[in-house]
Amino acid sequence: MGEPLIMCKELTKTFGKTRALDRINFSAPPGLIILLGKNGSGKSTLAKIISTLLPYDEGNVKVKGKEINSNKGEIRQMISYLPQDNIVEDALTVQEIVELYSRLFREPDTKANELLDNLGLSPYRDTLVGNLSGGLKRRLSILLAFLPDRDIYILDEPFEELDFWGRIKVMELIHHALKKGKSIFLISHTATWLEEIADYILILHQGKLLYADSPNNLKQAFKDVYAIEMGSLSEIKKILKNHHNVTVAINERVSVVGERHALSNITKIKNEEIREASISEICAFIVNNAALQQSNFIKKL
Ligand SMILES: Nc1ncnc2c1ncn2[C@@H]1O[C@H](COP(=O)(O)OP(=O)(O)OP(=O)(O)O)[C@@H](O)[C@H]1O
Repeated sequence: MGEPLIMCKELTKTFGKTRALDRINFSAPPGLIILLGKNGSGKSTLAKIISTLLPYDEGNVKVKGKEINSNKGEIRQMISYLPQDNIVEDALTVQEIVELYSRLFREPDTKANELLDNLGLSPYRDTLVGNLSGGLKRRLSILLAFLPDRDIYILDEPFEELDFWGRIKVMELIHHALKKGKSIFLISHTATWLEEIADYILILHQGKLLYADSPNNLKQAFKDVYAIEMGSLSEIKKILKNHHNVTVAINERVSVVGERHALSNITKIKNEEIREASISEICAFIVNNAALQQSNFIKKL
């Protein structure tokens, strides 16, 4: 691997008694990096630290070889950050806020117009931001994140609140940025269909890094993990109650995930319906295993 894009060494961050990040170590290459994990696992905290928006307690973080604390100005010029919460400028129209940000980032109006079109926001140019729907506000925040020309786009849950068409449009923006040689650090707790083309996958759980490697290595390391589509929620709940070594993943479809022998043990499941697990399904499996080990450990105490 060449120079890592983002490197964290023993990174630790606490909020009072909460250890939001606990000795995180990874070296992510340029390209598409996807950070997965349940609610509260520390994803946003990690994104804010890398974006220089939040100080950390211990360890070391480098972006493109530069230690972030002593190079904040330079790092900020490399990164555009989409926060989880929408940018709120309720008293401005869409056109006004886009013009304002274009001036700020010294980007031509043509770029803003293109993004307005791409994200389906052109018809709302004269609408006050405060009057936009949640999904349209999210689209506008995404537009503003993609407006500056940066090397790295850190996107915290860009797909939240978006309808199917909005998701497709954002995925197109991500593809386009990657094609131009930009890097994307994507945070998600839902499947995005982008995992399969990622260059690096990070899985956080309760502030600890459970996995950090390429999707290929992840698939190889967990080649015994399979999945099966399940139609009914009551059936899934029954399975989860009786089989702790399987879990559920919600993608385009809802599936039950576990090692092949565990799935075969579930009555009503036909072997021929079991298929190899996707990246996000493997992620669900890894997180479930970590939680299981934790609960076994607590039971033993
Ligand atoms: N400013 C803060 N003050 C106190 N605790 C915080 C603060 N920010 C985050 N935390 C705590 O740190 C932990 C990690 O939070 P974080 O927002 O990074 O999780 P996340 O993985 O992004 O979650 P989600 O998927 O819900 O957005 C949580 O326990 C959270 O309550």
